[in-house]
Amino acid sequence: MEDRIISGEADIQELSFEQNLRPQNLKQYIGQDKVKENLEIFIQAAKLRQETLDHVLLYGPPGLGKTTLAAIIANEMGVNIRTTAGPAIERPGDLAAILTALEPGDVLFIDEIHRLPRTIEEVLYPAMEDFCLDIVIGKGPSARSVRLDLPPFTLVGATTRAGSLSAPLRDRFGVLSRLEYYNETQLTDIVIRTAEVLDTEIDNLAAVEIARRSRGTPRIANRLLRRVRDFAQVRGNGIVDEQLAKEALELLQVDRLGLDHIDHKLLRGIIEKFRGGPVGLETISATIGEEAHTIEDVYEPYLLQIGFLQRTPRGRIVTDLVYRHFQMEVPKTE
Ligand SMILES: Nc1ncnc2c1ncn2[C@@H]1O[C@H](COP(=O)(O)OP(=O)(O)OP(=O)(O)O)[C@@H](O)[C@H]1O
Ligand SMILES: [Mg+2]
Repeated sequence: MEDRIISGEADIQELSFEQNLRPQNLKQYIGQDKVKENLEIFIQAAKLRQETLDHVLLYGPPGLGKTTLAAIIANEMGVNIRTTAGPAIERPGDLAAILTALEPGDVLFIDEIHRLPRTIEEVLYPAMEDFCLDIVIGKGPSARSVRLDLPPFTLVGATTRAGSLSAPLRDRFGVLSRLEYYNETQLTDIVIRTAEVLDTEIDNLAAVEIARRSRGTPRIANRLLRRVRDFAQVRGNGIVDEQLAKEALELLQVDRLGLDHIDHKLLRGIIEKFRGGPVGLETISATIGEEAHTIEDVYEPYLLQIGFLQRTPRGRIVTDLVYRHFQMEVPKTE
C-alpha cells in the first residue's frame, strides 16, 4: 500500500509530533460530545465513590482520538496510565507481568485490543471481573493453578474493528464509546488549536479549507496543517491564509472533499469499467491492483460515510454524488 497524505493511520515520524498536540483533559478535547458527556459523569461518580472507573472500550476509525482519550481518562481520574497493545502480549505470563505491576486505580490501556490472542483473552476475563488472575504453574501432572489478587484497575481498550472483538470480551466493558467522524466546525477548531501549539499564524478561512479536506479526522487535519505550514514558510511569509492553503492543498493533490488519486482511481474504475456497479470487492481489487482488505479497511469507510459508495448484497455501487463530484452526467436508471 502506498503512503497517502489522507490516510487515517499514523506513520512513525508522526507519532512524536502528535504527542505534543494531544489535548490533556476533556475540556481541551474537541467534539465527541456524547462520549465526553458520558465519561464526565462516570469519572465524577467514580471519584465521588472513591472507586476505580469501569472498564472502557473506545472504538472507531483510525486517527479520531482513541489514544488521546485514554490518556485523558487517566489524567482526569488522577492515576497513571500503562500502555500496551494486543499484538505485544503473546503469552499469559506477559499479561500477568503487566497486571501485577499496576498500582491501585491505574489505567491499563490496551491498543488494538482486537488483536489479543484468544488464550490471553481468557486470562483477562477474571482480571476484569474480579481483579484476580488464575495462572498455571508447572507442566503435566504436577501443574497446579494459583490465584493471584490484583489491584483494582481500569482497562481502557481501543480498536478500529469492534466487530472483530469476541462477545465475551466486549461484554466485560462497562462503558462502550464509539467515536464518530468530526464535522467541519470541530475540525476547524482543532486546526486552530494545533496552529496555536505550533506557533503558526493562520486565518479562519484557511483553517476551514484544511478542515474540509480532512475526511472528518483530526490526525489528517493536523497533518495537512503541517504540510501547509511548510509551504507557507518556503513560499510565503509563514502566515497561512486562505489563498496559500488552497494552493498548497492543490499541490498535495487532495481535492475539496479530501479525496486523493487513489479514491479517484477507485471511483472512476467502478464507473468506467462497471457502469457504476454493483461490483464485488474482489473484482475491484483486481481491477485497481489494491488488496481487498485494504480497500475495505482503509479506502472505503470514508467513501461510505460521505455517501459516495454503497454496499449492497451484490457488491459496491457508486452514487449520483460521485458523478456530480467529477462533473459527469448522472446516468439514467432504466
Ligand atoms: N478531539 C480532539 N481534539 C483535538 N485533537 C485531537 C482530538 N482527537 C484527536 N486529536 C489529535 O489527532 C491525533 C490522532 O489522535 P489519536 O492518536 O488519539 O487517534 P487514535 O484514534 O488513537 O488513532 P489510531 O486508531 O491510529 O490509534 C492526535 O495527535 C491528537 O492530538
Ligand atoms: Mg491510537
